[in-house]
Amino acid sequence: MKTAVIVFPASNCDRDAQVALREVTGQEPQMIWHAETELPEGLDLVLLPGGFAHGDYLRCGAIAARSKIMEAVKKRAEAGGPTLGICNGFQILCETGILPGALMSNTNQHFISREVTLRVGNSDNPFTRGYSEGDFTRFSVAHHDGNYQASDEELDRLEGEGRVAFRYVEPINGAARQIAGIVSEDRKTLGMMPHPERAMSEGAYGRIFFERMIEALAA
Ligand SMILES: NC(=O)CC[C@H](N)C(=O)O
Repeated sequence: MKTAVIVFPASNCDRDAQVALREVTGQEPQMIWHAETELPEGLDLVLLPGGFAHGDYLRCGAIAARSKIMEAVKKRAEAGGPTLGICNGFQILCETGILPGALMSNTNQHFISREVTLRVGNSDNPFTRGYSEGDFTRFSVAHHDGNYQASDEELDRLEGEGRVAFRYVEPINGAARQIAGIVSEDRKTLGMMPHPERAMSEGAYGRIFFERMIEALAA
């Protein structure tokens, strides 16, 4: 299993993602600096980690979305290459247009850092295939801009096409329809605000997510 983590200036969950992928795949992920122009051939997963890329200036993920490596990430994602964006990575995926919608400021205008309970919306994708729809899990969130918004038409489409991967069980940040994670139209890209890579001890919810995702991607 060949994986890569993209590193931006002020990414801060890149090491956690690296350790998570190393532990579940048994192979060293490649760490790729944002100024690179090409991705290695044959990657099974590209992970955009959490953090504050470029200091969250303009909007979270807006500058990172215009970095050189994102052209290659977008091309690969649009060709169906599995891609996972966590937190700031989700914001970058939306800013790049790989996923629809936008992550706005939390409605309470505070940084929210705590564990939340989530419900698996759909499992018709490699990221949540190991779950049944409606399953509960718990991950940490740590964000100021986790309030997912899209037009009513887009939200209806996401729900109608079974592309909501995770929902918060209670409102935490104002996200429309309590959406915490969505997949792309081809279901090969997942963007999610919660951080599974922060809970990787044996049997922890985050480790279960990574193990199931890698198993589905390897199948
Ligand atoms: N943990 C993160 O990735 C933070 C994301 C983003 N910078 C925010 O505060 O919303």
